[in-house]
Amino acid sequence: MDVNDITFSYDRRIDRLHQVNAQIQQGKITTIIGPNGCGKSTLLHVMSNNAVPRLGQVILDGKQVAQYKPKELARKLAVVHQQNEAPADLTIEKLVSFGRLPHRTLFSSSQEEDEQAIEWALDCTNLQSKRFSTLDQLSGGEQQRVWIAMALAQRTPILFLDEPTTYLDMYYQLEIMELIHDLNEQHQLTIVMVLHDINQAIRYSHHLIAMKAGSIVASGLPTDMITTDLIRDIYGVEVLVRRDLEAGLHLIPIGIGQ
Ligand SMILES: Nc1ncnc2c1ncn2[C@@H]1O[C@H](COP(=O)(O)OP(=O)(O)OP(=O)(O)O)[C@@H](O)[C@H]1O
Repeated sequence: MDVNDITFSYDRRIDRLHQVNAQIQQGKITTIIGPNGCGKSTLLHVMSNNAVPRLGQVILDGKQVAQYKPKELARKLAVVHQQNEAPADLTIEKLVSFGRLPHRTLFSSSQEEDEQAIEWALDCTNLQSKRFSTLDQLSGGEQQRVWIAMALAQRTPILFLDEPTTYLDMYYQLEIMELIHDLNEQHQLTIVMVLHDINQAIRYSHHLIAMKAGSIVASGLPTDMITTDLIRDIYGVEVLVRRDLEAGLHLIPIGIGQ
């Protein structure tokens, strides 16, 4: 996927993305980082054709995302949004089956393929034992896995995740990150996500995109890109950058800048 010179405004007055250029590498995990309000979710919206840019184009497999029919795009790219809502009385199996909607047409609906995709999504997310539960019977970590399962049932080669670990405790955060890692490594999914935890972004990403005030200020390999200067510039936070055998490259925040 190529993001070419994207400028975007919600209200035609203030641009929230300014000439953004990025390349999403197939089969890799790309993570967008940056402070609150810098445009990370907006960029995901534009990349998934949920929002139409004022200028520029997003190209997927040689075609502008804006030119795809909705179902056609939904067979290429699935999105797990930051906030999700669903009727509390639906079973997990039913919710996950909604991920199959883009594959259903008037003339062809392979029930076997649908069932296989739903089983695969439940297996990957370790939700088989919860398939007949309802959403309100699940913990926050399990609920997050349901949204990921719904997206996986779409059987797309590309998965977008907007802050997939928000509100989760340390255990469930790592569980989601390990799931994302496995989906990439075992099933070759191309992943684009937004994360606030820079140490998780460093550890689980092949490629980072750092944003500030609607622009990309740096991108590249985590080990090349993460410096005290970059973190001070985008977050206004002083950090120590450390590297050791067990933890690899990691940051220790020590205070906020003056
Ligand atoms: N629907 C909207 N209408 C108008 N302005 C919006 C809308 N959504 C976001 N914005 C504005 O666009 C800018 C970028 O918001 P965005 O949600 O993309 O930031 P973000 O980096 O994802 O933030 P966060 O880390 O807090 O989720 C912000 O100034 C925000 O107030």
